[in-house]
Amino acid sequence: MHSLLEVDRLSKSYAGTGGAVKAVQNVSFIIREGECLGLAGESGCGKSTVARLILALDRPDQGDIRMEGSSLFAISPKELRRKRRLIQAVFQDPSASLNDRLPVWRSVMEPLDNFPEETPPFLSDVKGNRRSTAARLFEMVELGPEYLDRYPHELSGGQRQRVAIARGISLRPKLLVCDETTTSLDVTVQSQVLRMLKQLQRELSLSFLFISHDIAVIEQMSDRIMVMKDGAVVEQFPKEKMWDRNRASYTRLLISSACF
Ligand SMILES: Nc1ncnc2c1ncn2[C@@H]1O[C@H](COP(=O)(O)OP(=O)(O)OP(=O)(O)O)[C@@H](O)[C@H]1O
Repeated sequence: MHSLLEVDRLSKSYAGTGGAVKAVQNVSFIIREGECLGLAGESGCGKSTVARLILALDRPDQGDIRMEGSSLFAISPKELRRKRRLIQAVFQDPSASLNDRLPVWRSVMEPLDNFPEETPPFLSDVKGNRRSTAARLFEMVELGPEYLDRYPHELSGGQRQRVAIARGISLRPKLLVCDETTTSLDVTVQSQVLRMLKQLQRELSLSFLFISHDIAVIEQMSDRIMVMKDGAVVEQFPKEKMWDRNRASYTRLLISSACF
């Protein structure tokens, strides 16, 4: 597998009341094409900061991020726009990407409205008809057309998250950053959404950066696992090595407090 994303010695601090907070310190990892890298660690360890840096929602103090070999900090604005399309995200709170005042199908169409030239092949036969395009995307996240005209508050948490995922895949990204995507859902809905994400990963050859404080969910989804603590990487290992006796004591602590 080729590497899709390379993160090299990334650091980011924020000004805090008691001095600078080192949110991310010297973090390096790669994500290969079609692979799911799980990022585990307790609240405040820097997981979302890593996500924000990759999504270019924030700028690192140091370090580099390369997508398909090109540094995101050394390319032209035009090329950056193209690369950014290849990385999409689904957050814990879907309201970050859904407009309360619009029927959900309109929010789903927003990325395609911004990048009309980027219609992916699985939407080519409905191109030109925005509503049919949205309906196709809904179908891919297992939502019927009866949900198209609902407003976000008229959907369940799981349905809202499916809509956010439909929006996330609409431009056929290569990498989907899932930051606590299923954390707020009850266990049954969570397992349905996780199964659907796995299916989408196969169908669209997606890579995932799958972020969760719950290492049991991470284990279910990932090919490889990276554990963070206090802004730094504790260790990285293939999923099947999670139960090895030589795992770091912090990783073992996360495992022992999870429900498998
Ligand atoms: N904009 C900001 N300003 C100041 N401090 C911040 C900012 N964003 C994050 N931090 C701090 O950086 C550290 C890492 O935060 P981050 O949100 O990345 O952790 P996390 O592992 O994603 O936690 P959670 O799972 O609770 O979201 C925390 O100490 C947090 O308080």
